[in-house]
Amino acid sequence: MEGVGEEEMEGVDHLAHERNKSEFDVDAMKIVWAGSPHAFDVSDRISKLVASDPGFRKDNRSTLSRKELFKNTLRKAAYAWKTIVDLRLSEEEAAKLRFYVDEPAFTDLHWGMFIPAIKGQGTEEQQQKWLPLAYKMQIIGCYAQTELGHGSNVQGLETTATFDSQTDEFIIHSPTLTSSKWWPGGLGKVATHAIAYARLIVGGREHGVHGFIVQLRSLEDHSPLLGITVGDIGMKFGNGAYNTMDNGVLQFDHVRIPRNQMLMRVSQVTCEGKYKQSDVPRQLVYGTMVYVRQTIVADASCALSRAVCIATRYSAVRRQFGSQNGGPETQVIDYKTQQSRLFPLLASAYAFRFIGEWLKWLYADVTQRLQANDFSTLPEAHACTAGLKSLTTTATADGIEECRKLCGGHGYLCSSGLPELFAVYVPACTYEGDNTVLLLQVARFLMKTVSQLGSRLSSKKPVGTIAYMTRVEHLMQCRCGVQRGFAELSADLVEAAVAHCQLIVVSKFIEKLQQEIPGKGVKQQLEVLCNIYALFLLHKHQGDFLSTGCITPKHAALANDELRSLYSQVRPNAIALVDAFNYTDHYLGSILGCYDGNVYPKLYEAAWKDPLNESVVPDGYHLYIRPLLKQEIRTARL
Ligand SMILES: CCCCC/C=C\C/C=C\C/C=C\CCCCC(=O)SCCNC(=O)CCNC(=O)[C@H](O)C(C)(C)COP(=O)(O)OP(=O)(O)OC[C@H]1O[C@@H](n2cnc3c(N)ncnc32)[C@H](O)[C@@H]1OP(=O)(O)O
Ligand SMILES: Cc1cc2nc3c(=O)[nH]c(=O)nc-3n(C[C@H](O)[C@H](O)[C@H](O)COP(=O)(O)OP(=O)(O)OC[C@H]3O[C@@H](n4cnc5c(N)ncnc54)[C@H](O)[C@@H]3O)c2cc1C
Repeated sequence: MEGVGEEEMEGVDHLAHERNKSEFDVDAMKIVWAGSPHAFDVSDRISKLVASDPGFRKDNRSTLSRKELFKNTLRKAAYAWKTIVDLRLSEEEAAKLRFYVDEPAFTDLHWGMFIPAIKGQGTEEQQQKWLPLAYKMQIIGCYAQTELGHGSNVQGLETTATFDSQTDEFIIHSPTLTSSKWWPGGLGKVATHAIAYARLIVGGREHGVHGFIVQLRSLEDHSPLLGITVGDIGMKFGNGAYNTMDNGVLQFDHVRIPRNQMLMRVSQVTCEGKYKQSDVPRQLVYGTMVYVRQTIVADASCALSRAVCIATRYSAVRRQFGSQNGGPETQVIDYKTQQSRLFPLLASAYAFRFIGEWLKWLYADVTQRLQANDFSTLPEAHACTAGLKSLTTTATADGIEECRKLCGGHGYLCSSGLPELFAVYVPACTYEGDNTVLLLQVARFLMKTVSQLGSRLSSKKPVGTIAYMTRVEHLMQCRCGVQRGFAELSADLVEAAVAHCQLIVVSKFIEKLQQEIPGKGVKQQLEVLCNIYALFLLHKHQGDFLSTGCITPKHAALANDELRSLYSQVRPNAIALVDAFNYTDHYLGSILGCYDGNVYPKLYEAAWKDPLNESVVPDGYHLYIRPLLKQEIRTARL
């Protein structure tokens, strides 16, 4: 191309020199990141399928109005479903396809909550009736729990479900404005059915919150059924972002449903109007939330790794200052400050990947035990899913914002992919349980555990985590020893809860490294990342660790020295470590993070595609600017 230097030519891998530095087998690391050779194959194949299909284009989202954006999301969801059916994709492949389409949509809640709720809280008979309809998408469901007046406090929900023994029905009703269902994804414009959570009233007696399957819209013309008022709650944070989702508002006006539409695995109401509580913990009603929290932890590693991939590749491309005798300026990835901000996030992405794998195992284990009426690990499963959801989503949201800042001004462009990633991701700190409320649950679990086990919370941790374990025990002892109420100490107890969750992440990373990990240099790289994760947190919270006495100020200084050394070990492998995520440019949606590193020409080209550049003289010039310039000040027509 005329006047285009080698450094700007398309088709050249501008990061080849970085990739050649790698000291490990990247393909083997791709398998580790994916979880298995099979998982890698599915992920690789489906991500490329989506990336190569113009029907899944997403680079124009920021220029669409809310209605155009939403209609485009419906088109994509329908197109995705057609692709799944036409290609006869498996459930695993279909889930991957929805993941790589990468657009918050009603399908997230249909597949991510409506179906799991029926599977987890429905009887066999109810599953046999409703799941086939849901799997074929002949009904579209949402999870309607939160209300205008209550979200965290589930037992404070006001919607009522009153049993009418005359007609063998429940009457679902919204008695107050604050009992309006508010927030459920997919509810506003699409869902035909909801799992609605309501206070069960039988024979004038209340029995707490239960789930009910309620049809909202006609399957003929999609109009709301009698007694149903439903709509969207309006624009949310960011422009495109989560506005592809119709989070809705719903009011019931004495809506009648058959008795067999109360989810009855945990408790039942007989046709005679007798309430029966199975001999299972009532908290199983919360089971869907536990399931989603563990998926959200896995999703945190995906979101954080996307941001880290963008920031790492761009940090290797960007040069600023440091030119010697007219030579190239310094790559910003070589600055120790850039490394000290970026590499702990890279380590966290891998740490969250592995804790997500472990949590998936823990959830499967507790589910299997529940089927045998073994509830012994339910409290720990609740505490772990709640605490790790809180820890990983907070760290990921903060990490995505830090990655934006690591990219300087260009990180603030929509074409960097980072503003949208942040806007879509950040509600994860709130949905599925406000992160502070969830940490309070962990604190409560720790208080009970300490009172039952005495000081030692658990001896089942790898040796390398002694400092972390001692930190948690110290924090708990400082709090439990004080004769003041839980509420008074809750802010301190939340810190102990965070420390407990960090202990779990570090110990599971260490356990992961005790497994057989194939591939040249792969385990060594993971050991470096594990040490970075553990030492970074020790450095960040060194006050806690010093106060336990199990490390000294000299240890803290040595840990900091070791961190710098570890960053130097990561540096030559940084690009390869993010290549191992195996993200397509389509999925990353980022010019700064593009695989070939050819950033500047792409940035420049993208700018001219903005609608504002359709004319060289902007609309409004003649009406507003020209008079200004010509000092013909007159009242501008609105
Ligand atoms: C767009 C891309 C997204 C990608 C995400 C990827 C995948 C995920 C798929 C879909 C997600 C997509 C979009 C987001 C959807 C979000 C959907 C929602 O937000 S749904 C609504 C979520 N709402 C909540 O989480 C509410 C939080 N509140 C609660 O859970 C409870 O109110 C509570 C805080 C736990 C308090 O409950 P309660 O008052 O009933 O009980 P307590 O008195 O505190 O505790 C009593 C007892 O029970 C134990 N316990 C509490 N909860 C559980 C549980 N879940 N399981 C087991 N045990 C539980 C608790 O420990 C106490 O025990 P004890 O101390 O021994 O008495
Ligand atoms: C994008 C998005 C999607 C959602 N999708 C769904 C959905 O599909 N279905 C659904 O049912 N819901 C959904 N929700 C609702 C979500 O689950 C709730 O918003 C969430 O559970 C938080 O509850 P809340 O809004 O009542 O917050 P609140 O509890 O009102 O939180 C407000 C503040 O109060 C603090 N607080 C509350 N209680 C305590 C306490 N006991 N101690 C100390 N501090 C406390 C919190 O920490 C927070 O700082 C969604 C929300 C969002 C943002």
